[in-house]
Amino acid sequence: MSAILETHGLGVAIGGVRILSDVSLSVRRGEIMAVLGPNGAGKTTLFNLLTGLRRPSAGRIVLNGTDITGAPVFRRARLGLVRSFQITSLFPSLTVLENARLAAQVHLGGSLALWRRVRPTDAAVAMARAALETVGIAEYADEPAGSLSHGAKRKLEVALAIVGKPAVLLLDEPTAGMSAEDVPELTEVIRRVRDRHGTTILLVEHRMDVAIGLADRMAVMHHGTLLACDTPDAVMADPLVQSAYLGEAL
Ligand SMILES: Nc1ncnc2c1ncn2[C@@H]1O[C@H](COP(=O)(O)OP(=O)(O)OP(=O)(O)O)[C@@H](O)[C@H]1O
Repeated sequence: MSAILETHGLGVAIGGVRILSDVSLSVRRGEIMAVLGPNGAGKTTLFNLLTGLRRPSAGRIVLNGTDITGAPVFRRARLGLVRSFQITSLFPSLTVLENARLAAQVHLGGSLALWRRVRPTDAAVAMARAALETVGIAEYADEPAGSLSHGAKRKLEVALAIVGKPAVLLLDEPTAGMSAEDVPELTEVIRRVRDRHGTTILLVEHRMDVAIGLADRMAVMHHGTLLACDTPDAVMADPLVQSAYLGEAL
């Protein structure tokens, strides 16, 4: 399988302190990869580099053969790399469908200028409905987004991100704040997105059990470096990973 997203020697230093060092990662087309690691390992920093919220001090990021190291967020999105929206970016008083339709409108090149009335297009509505169906919340299309349960809101976040069928979807702790019984449904949604659209999915995940059940491969970070990147079985058997999680000196 070929790589769709690669990092080469990524590093970040803040005030002379290295918080990420020499991270070289290769995400294969169509795989689900989970990024794990103890607190402070550098997961969020890596995620922010990939999404374009932070610039690296060293190294390169390549998407589908194009260097996107310094590319702004919107250009990455145009090239097919999209991160999930956060619940806080939903419009609670608009319906679920309207939220998804606005995301589709933006993808189609429209404006999200709320002071102007954005004319719904058939294409945007069709894209929105398809995304809601994929994540399994089509039945709530006409409900205000604010009235959804926490679990359904997380699904809506995913729907907003996939309206344009991105090549690569980045999910930042998709199960954060979810009750244990809601987690399997969301992981099923994530798997469905990959299976239906061939989307490559990279997610930061705290829950080891979720990562093991969902990911084709897991990348484990520790002290700002990439410790291991392999199948869940191989990673779990890796003594370096075991000692990182047990907090032993490396
Ligand atoms: N802006 C910053 N200034 C200084 N140090 C920072 C900054 N951002 C992150 N760090 C440090 O870099 C390290 C990695 O942080 P990061 O948030 O990427 O880790 P993480 O793996 O996402 O942790 P968590 O699981 O706790 O969210 C931590 O030691 C953190 O304190």
